Amino acid sequence: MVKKNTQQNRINRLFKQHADSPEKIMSLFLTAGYPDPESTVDLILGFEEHGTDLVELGMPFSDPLADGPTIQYSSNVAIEQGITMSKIFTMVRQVRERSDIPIILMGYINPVLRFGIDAFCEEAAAAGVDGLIIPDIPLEESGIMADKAAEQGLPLVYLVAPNTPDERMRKIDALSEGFVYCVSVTGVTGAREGEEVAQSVQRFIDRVKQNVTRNPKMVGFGIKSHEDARRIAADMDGFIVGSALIDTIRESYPREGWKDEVFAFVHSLKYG
Ligand SMILES: O=P(O)(O)OC[C@@H](O)[C@@H](O)c1c[nH]c2ccccc12
Repeated sequence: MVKKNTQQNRINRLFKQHADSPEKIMSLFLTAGYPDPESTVDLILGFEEHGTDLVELGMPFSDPLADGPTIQYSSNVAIEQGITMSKIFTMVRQVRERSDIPIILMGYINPVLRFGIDAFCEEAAAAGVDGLIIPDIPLEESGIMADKAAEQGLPLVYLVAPNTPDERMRKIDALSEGFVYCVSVTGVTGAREGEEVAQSVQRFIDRVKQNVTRNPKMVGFGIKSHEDARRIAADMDGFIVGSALIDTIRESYPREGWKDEVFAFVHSLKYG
């Protein structure tokens, strides 16, 4: 097996560059093809211009079991507009013509299996994808994807959650590449009330700090403002925002200047 050098990967480079910086890395989750397929590339480029360090591009799926109503809705809109895996790869290629922002493809295993794991990893790497998050591959079955992803130099990022026991966290840290995705609350994606997030999260963060020691740590779920991010990501390398971004797009689209409204929100997430 010819293994590509993952140290050169854009995700690893990003975390290395940030290692001594007090600034948190901001990752945004966008459903590919939402609110329309024409906007995805411009949105990603604009996110970068407004302080985003990393993009999780969601591959819409009809049965997204970990997602709350906001992301489900965006997936349905994207599917109705004919988004496909090939179109997502084309979008990544188009971003790559103009930007080096790290891009992670995020989605469920089902559409990947349909496309074929080998073909999927090869096309993703060739298009300029930097990593993969497939939240519904059980750790015990990660082998079905891990070898091929490694061969293509694609880090596979795994998730830990408040209901993940310590020992399993350590195992996940050992298997994960790029970073570990720390899901701050048990349940589905989506913006929650700040109080609720704050109360449950600290114990979890403490356990993550003890058990995830090899990889950088990104925290997500329920973050909807710069203040949320500062509080929840204080001990983390960075934070991830999905639903609050999608909600902002949903509220502004297709008003004239809607992208500027979205970028203003992105800027405020990063800088307050
Ligand atoms: O939407 P939130 O609460 O801001 O959380 C990010 C999350 O949506 C994004 O990373 C994501 C989208 N789909 C997922 C499935 C599982 C885990 C995480 C995700």
